[in-house]
Amino acid sequence: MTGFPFDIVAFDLDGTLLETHRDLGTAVNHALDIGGFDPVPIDSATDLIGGGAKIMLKQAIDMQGGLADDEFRKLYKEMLGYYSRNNAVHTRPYPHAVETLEALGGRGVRMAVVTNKFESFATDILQTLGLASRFEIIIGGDSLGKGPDGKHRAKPAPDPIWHAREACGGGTIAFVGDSSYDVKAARAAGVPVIAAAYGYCDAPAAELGADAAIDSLAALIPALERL
Ligand SMILES: O=C(O)COP(=O)(O)O
Ligand SMILES: [Mg+2]
Repeated sequence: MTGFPFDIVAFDLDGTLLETHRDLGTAVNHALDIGGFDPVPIDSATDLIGGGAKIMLKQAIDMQGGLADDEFRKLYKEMLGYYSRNNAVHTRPYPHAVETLEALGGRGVRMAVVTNKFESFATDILQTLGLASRFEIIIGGDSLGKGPDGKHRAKPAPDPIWHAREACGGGTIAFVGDSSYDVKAARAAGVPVIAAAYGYCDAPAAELGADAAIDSLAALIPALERL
């Protein structure tokens, strides 16, 4: 018993706990530059985030006419290499993220990260920001390998949320995320979900189909208590 309606809270990372778009956008632009493409304005990088780095770069290149697979792969590698060296330059926790994690931890709630980023990037960034130890587990888009359909078992599939629940010792779980990938994954997993309206939402937060939406992480605990 935690005295809180949920034993476990799992968080998406980009656009939910961390503002990551400047470093992601800079990595995309690094690859676009090598490929002779125009850069994307850093602030519009927010529109590309949600499905992981590959989809991000693909969208940016497709907007400029697209590229053959082998050429794309080279640029994708460049982007990943750059991001691995520069992933926490401008990346910061959102306002109230740290206090909220502390408050949940103080109530005995166990926490997990379920992101579509590569696990190594997510862990690296959270370590740099001094937050990694708050989580029982950090699950990335590549953590669970591929399913029978050959696709990574990543959001919008339910598997990473189920895995997070298990790794946190089981119990009631709620999910918090900013995109349709998050809401779909939570729905498929059969767990309640809160939309982070301040994040990189790929649709208006109210239309994502979440159980509630919050404008700031300061509103998260009351929103979870009202679910
Ligand atoms: O980097 C992305 O595109 C997705 O990352 P997220 O799942 O943490 O939002
Ligand atoms: Mg996100």
